[in-house]
Amino acid sequence: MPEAFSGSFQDFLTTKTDARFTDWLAARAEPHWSAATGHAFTRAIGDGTMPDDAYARYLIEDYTFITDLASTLGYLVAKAPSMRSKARLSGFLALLTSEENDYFLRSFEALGVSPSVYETAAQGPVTRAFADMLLTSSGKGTYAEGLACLLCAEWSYLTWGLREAQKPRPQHFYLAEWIDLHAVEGFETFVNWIREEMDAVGSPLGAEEQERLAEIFTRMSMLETAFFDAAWTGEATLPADLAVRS
Ligand SMILES: Cc1ncc(CN)c(N)n1
Repeated sequence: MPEAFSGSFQDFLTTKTDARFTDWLAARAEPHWSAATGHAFTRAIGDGTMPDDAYARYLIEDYTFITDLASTLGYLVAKAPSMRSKARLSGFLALLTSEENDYFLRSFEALGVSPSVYETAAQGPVTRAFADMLLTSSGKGTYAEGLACLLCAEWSYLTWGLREAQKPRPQHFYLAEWIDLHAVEGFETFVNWIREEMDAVGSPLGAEEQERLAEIFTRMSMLETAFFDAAWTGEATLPADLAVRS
C-alpha cells in the first residue's frame, strides 16, 4: 500500500529517488486510494458473498458510468499526441463497447434487470459527480488531465481484480467474469501502458499542473470509494466533500 504523502512530486523524489510519477499520484490520494482498492464491495465480489440487490444496483449505475468512460476515451483518442497512443486508447474503447458491453447485457438478464430499467436509468448523485469529473477533465482539460481520470479508474480496478483473482472463482458468472475482465493479462498490459504514458506526460510538467493532476487523481479515488459505498449500502447520497462545484 503506498504511504500517504502531501508534498510535491519533486519532494517525493527526494524521499524516493526511483519513484514514478504515478507512485506519487497514488501516495497523494491516500487514504482514498486504499479505501477504493480495498473496499468491502470488491472483497464480496471475490468471496461470492455479494447480495444480488447490491450487485444489480451497482451494475445499473456502472452501465451509465462506462457510457461516460467511453466518451472520455473518445476525447483522449482525439487529444493523444501520437498514433501509438491513439491505437492503445482506441483498442480499449473497442473492448469496452463490445466484450464489456456484452458482459453487462448477459448479467442484467441473469439478475432479472430488464432493458427498460438499465436503458433509461437516471444516474445517482455519485455517478453524476463522476460524469462531471470525467467529461470535464477529458473534454475541456488537457490530455494529461483526462489520462489521470482513466488511470485511476483502470488502475484501481486492476489492483482489486488481481487480488480477488487469487481466490477460487465465485459461482455466479457475473461475479467471476467481472474479476477476470479486470485481472487478465491484456488488461494488466493496458494499465501498465497508462501508467507509463502518465509517467511520461506528467513528470516534465510544472509544479502547478502536477498539483492539478494529483487533485484529479485524489478526487477520482474518492469517487470510486463513494460509488462502491452507494451500491453496497443503497444510500444514494453524495458525500459532502464530493459536492460538485459549478
Ligand atoms: C466506477 C467504475 N470505475 C472503474 C471501472 C473500470 N472500468 C468501472 N467499471 N466502474
